[in-house]
Amino acid sequence: MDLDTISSDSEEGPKVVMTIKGLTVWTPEEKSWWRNKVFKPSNIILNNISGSIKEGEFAALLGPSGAGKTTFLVALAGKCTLPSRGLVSVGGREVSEVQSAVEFLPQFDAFMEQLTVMEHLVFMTELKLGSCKKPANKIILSSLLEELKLKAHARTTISSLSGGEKRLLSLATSLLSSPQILICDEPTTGLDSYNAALVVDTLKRLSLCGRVVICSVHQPSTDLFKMFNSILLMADGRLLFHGSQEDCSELFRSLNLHCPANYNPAEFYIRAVSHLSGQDGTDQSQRIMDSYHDRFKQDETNSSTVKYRRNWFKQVHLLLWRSSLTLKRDVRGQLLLLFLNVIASSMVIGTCYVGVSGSTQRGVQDIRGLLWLMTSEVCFSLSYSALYAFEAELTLFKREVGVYSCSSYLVARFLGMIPRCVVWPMTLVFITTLAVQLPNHAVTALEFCLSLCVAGVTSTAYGLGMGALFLSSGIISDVMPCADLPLFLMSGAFLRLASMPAWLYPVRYISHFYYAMDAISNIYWRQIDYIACETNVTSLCVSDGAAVLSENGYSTDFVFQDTLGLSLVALFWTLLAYLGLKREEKKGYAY
Ligand SMILES: Nc1ncnc2c1ncn2[C@@H]1O[C@H](COP(=O)(O)OP(=O)(O)OP(=O)(O)O)[C@@H](O)[C@H]1O
Repeated sequence: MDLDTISSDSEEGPKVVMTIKGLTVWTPEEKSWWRNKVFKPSNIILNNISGSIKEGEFAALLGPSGAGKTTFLVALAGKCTLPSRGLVSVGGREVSEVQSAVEFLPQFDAFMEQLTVMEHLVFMTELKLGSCKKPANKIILSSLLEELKLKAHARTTISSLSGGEKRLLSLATSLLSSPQILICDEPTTGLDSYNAALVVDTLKRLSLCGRVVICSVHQPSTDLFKMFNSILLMADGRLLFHGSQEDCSELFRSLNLHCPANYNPAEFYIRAVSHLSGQDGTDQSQRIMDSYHDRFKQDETNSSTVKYRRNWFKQVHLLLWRSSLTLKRDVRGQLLLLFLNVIASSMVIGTCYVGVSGSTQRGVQDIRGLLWLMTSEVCFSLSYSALYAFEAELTLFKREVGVYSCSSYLVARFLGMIPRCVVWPMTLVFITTLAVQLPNHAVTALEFCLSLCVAGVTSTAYGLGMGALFLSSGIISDVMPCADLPLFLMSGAFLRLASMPAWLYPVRYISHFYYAMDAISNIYWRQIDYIACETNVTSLCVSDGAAVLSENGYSTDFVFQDTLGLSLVALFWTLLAYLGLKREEKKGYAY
């Protein structure tokens, strides 16, 4: 089975024609925020482009650098986020409403680099087409690997592929859904002549099956260029010409612009329009534009607007599977993180508190310090390790919009961090309390672990929430310490809760530091029935653990209150993380 067979499935589908009417795109004006003064005026990138793309068209988009080719392709794919006017429609419906019919292959590749080629394609097939166990999907997958010469690399990790092989993998990913319109931004960039021909040949065959394929191409060889059946010529944000190769050369000849023998025609056209778009050539440029005949034709299609092929749970499952693969490939990195974040600091803390007991007046202060250090180590290390989780995958997330939902991505990312929320606190508690005199040592340590695991989950939600809210602002490392301060002040470790200023007091209810400290303080101090008070001590003595708790201002109903508090705070930050991700999703495609 080859690509022709893959595409033939949808030949029964409706005819697709893309129509462009008065497409104008510009950059927004930038004003200074304190004075209403424009410091960067708006700039027109695409200037009133109209036209229509016919079924089976294999179009080469040519033009000098900065002509607006990428912006034009992005607008055709319905992914342009700049201010615009005009309409791009597919079968009479706005292109953004028929995303399933259009695939965009961006100029730069973005992958989860630790996956193998096969794992990546299986992940994408599962989300775009359905189960990989279905024979039809299996055939599509294997024929794409075969056609794009990726079979030999099926088990190679993407990070080890060459730039050209990554391009082929991007193309294979775009072709999986057998799109009705494929828009490629420089698909041959980075490929040697053999692979460039392979890609163009694959795209050509797709167009022969009635699909529309539009590609921007930089300096294609003469042979490669001849394979396109249509040319779109751009300069200065305007579409100068759209038509067949023959019409283009005839038009240029009529303007007394003759392509020298043995000269690459693509190169010739680009050079010619670069010159024409200069001051001298404005009239000729207009004449070229005049030859551009619009033939609008609209056919109704039944293109589906259904966004996701797999249900929400399957999306979470597949996303979890993908992140588990990346974790598996990085066990050494995970162990290093565990050592740096937990083991090293636990050993330092543990050796400082050897033999400490809370049943003496001196020990009270030491144990308070120990409890705070355990809480802060868990809360800080887990929230900071989650802080940049989204940033590292932002481009990939934006590229994969429409493949899975924002909420499934968030939940999968969160769930993928749960093992860390269990392993880190348990290791920390085990090492730090090894030489400390805990009442009912094993049970108390276990209760510490449980409380700190829950606090760890909430801290992770806090890190994800803050990370998502300030995702592309670049100021997260400045904001985080500022947000941490009131939250950890509420722990009661530095100031009695009753002494907090009234304006800061409500922060207590969203402070995971407070709930975690409250929980582990209760676990420890409730078991201390008597604290010895030396006769020669002049300061006030606390007589038992209950007195320590009341002095700090901790609760009496701690199990219910802290569990509920930590759960609600986790929910609060998860919701903010969702809103942050949604905002990034709305900002548009990363191209
Ligand atoms: N988001 C943006 N904000 C501001 N200017 C932009 C933006 N996107 C594109 N431009 C400007 O629009 C013009 C056209 O850019 P575009 O990337 O579409 O050109 P191109 O023809 O694809 O160039 P190349 O062949 O070099 O990739 C450029 O001058 C670019 O600086």
